[in-house]
Amino acid sequence: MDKEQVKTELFELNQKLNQWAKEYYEKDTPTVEDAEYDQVYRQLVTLEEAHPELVSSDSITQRIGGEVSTGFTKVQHQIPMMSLGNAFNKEDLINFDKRIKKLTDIPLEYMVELKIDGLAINLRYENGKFMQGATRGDGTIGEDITNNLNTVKSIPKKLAEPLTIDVRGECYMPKKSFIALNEKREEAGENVFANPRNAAAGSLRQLDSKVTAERNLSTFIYNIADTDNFMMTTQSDSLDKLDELGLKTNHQRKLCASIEEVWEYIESLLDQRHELDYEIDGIVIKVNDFNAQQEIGFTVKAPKWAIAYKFPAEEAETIVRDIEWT
Ligand SMILES: NC(=O)c1c(N)nc(OC2CCCC2)nc1O[C@@H]1CCC[C@@H]1O
Repeated sequence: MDKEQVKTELFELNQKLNQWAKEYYEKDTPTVEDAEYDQVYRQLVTLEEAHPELVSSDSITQRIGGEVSTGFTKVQHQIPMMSLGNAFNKEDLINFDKRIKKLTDIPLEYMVELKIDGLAINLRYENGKFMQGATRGDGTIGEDITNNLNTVKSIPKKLAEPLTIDVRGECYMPKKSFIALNEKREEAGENVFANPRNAAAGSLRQLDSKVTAERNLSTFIYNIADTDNFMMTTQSDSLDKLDELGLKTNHQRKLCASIEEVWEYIESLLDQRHELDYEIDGIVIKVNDFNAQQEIGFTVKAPKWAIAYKFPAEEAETIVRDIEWT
């Protein structure tokens, strides 16, 4: 790049980061994940290091106290919080079933769970006491949002047993709370949230947890991270254990003996989802047996023993989601 191009690039990166920081701070309607913000920020720092003579004094990197922190300290997840591969129709699920049957001889059962459309979190308990809550972030590094999660009523301060355990789940905003919040914001002339997921994310990113406390967030816990330390052998037992410990799990779940049965269950859920008081964006299908999970293994980002069936986007939903409401 010649000098002019570098200057243009520096200007554009600054524009983007300032816009995102503005959405994040002033309107708590972030439109990008922090991981993306941090990545673009690093891009700007790298370009400025290569062209120090072109760094302008009002660059976002020149702010007092260095980089525009996201206000939360970083947390390294002991065990990465993985993502899920997607399936969009019955054929994808049948291919998933065929694929993994080549990787293990253990007879397969599937644990089928609703895919809650919220913000993935990790809760750390030490000797049964809630010690730390964090966002998923990029799967390895998340943000410490303990103070905000402390205001969420469905997260117990103490477990029924004095366990040291990391559990994962989804923090979400019930539909009724989302509608009420947007009505309030509209009356106050503030931006409305595009969907409950953004509302939950914005509520958990509050630097003032008194604001989070008013947002009526809730959780569904779906995973014990360090299952080896516990006598769990299946996902089904894990979910029952989470219930026993006092953590809120989603009871709309079913153990299926075949991918055919999984598909029948999915079809039965397709219409029910509009009655639920929380948004789901699909169904998560997991191999139930933990030994089979280990044999089937993982890709870099996602387990090979799980898949998310994504609902076909409905016309109305698509239009709503496409509107840039922020
Ligand atoms: N959103 C969900 O309801 C959900 C679920 N019910 N179960 C899992 O299982 C994890 C464990 C192994 C890989 C995914 N993940 C879920 O959501 C995750 C959070 C981040 C990516 C997926 O959306």
